[in-house]
Amino acid sequence: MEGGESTVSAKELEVAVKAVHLACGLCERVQRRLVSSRGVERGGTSPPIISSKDDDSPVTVADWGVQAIVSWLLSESFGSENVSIVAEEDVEALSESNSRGLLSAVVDAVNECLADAPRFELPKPDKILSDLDVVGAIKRCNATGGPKGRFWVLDPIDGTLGFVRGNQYAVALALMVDGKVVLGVLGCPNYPVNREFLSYHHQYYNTAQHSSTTANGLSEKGCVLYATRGSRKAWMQPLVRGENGFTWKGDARVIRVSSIDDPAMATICEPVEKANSDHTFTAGVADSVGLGNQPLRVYSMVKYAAIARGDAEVFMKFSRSGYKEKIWDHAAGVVIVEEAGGVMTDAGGRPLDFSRGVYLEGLDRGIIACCCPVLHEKIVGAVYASWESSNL
Ligand SMILES: Nc1ncnc2c1ncn2[C@@H]1O[C@H](COP(=O)(O)OS(=O)(=O)O)[C@@H](OP(=O)(O)O)[C@H]1O
Ligand SMILES: [Mg+2]
Repeated sequence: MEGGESTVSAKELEVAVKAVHLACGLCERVQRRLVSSRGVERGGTSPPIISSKDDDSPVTVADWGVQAIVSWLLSESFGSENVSIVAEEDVEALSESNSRGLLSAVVDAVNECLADAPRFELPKPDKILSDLDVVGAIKRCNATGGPKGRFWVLDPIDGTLGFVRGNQYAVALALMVDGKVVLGVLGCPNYPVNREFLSYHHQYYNTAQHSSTTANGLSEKGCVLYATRGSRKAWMQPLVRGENGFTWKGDARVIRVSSIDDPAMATICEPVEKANSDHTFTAGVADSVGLGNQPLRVYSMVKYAAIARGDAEVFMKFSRSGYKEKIWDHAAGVVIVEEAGGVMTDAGGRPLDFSRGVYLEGLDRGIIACCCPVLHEKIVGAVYASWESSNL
């Protein structure tokens, strides 16, 4: 391990974790509105919440809102001249002449969210942020990554499809120094804190979604995971919401990957969407190593949380050929899994390379995370053996 713990300042860790807690609150408010009204798209009478990108994937008030608040908080905390951010969203769709309603919904969500910042001992604006302030904060996240320097990597909502469907999603923030991920924070507002509430996702909504608040005022649903490189520890806190006070590191507990190394006992975790990973191929690999359980299919980087917490043993993702993985879809999750004791590589067994810009350039076929070297070796071997006959 390359000593990243000392590379990350205590303040960077604290601000990043608190910003993700706060951002999760914004997401939850928007998701509730989405799920409860559904009449939100263009043309409806309610303020618009969803738009779509050029590739037809959805983008919402929460994607832009989270990007704005994280950008604003990092700049306020460390000085905008010291903060460089690579992030998923741009302001193109927000700046179109017919997007007035969308922009004002983003600005409202941002101001509502930042009003809560003092609860986390985070800075709060002196006055309400204007459209220009909010667009400026989103636009400032225009770094392009690379092998040198210190920059943040943000996916404001990973798994936007899961988010708009009222399902799982994650807020993912990482810090990179000279091409290496040194800090990862993952906010998973719909992921149950306790494993016993976790069911395969189609059953999930009948269980954890409606779970009540516990005696200590913390909901059983929702957690924030974080790890710094080299610490050999990953942590999980229950998500703090509502009027509950936030104590830095309060209720945080160490998480560890599963200790299972017998394939027959292991569970594979993979993307929900077939378009994002070939389920037939991964089923073949799982079968050839004798993985016994039904796959756990979860939207977004919650998959990394599942591996880091020991809810599943193997994560595999094999995109169709030509798709290039982006650093913000993996950076935060990778460091958390590794510090929780897991093994993360591409399908050739090499570490993922975050140092080459916005994409994971040079990625060999797919992504494999395992709780232990024994399973990892078996999976990499099985991928090698079945690759020639795959259509990928
Ligand atoms: N192969 C492929 N093709 C197109 N888009 C892809 C692919 N793999 C991942 N993505 C983008 O990554 C985000 C979520 O992917 P996941 O791998 O978690 O898949 S899934 O949500 O469980 O189906 C999600 O991005 P955001 O939600 O915008 O962050 C997807 O659009
Ligand atoms: Mg993403």
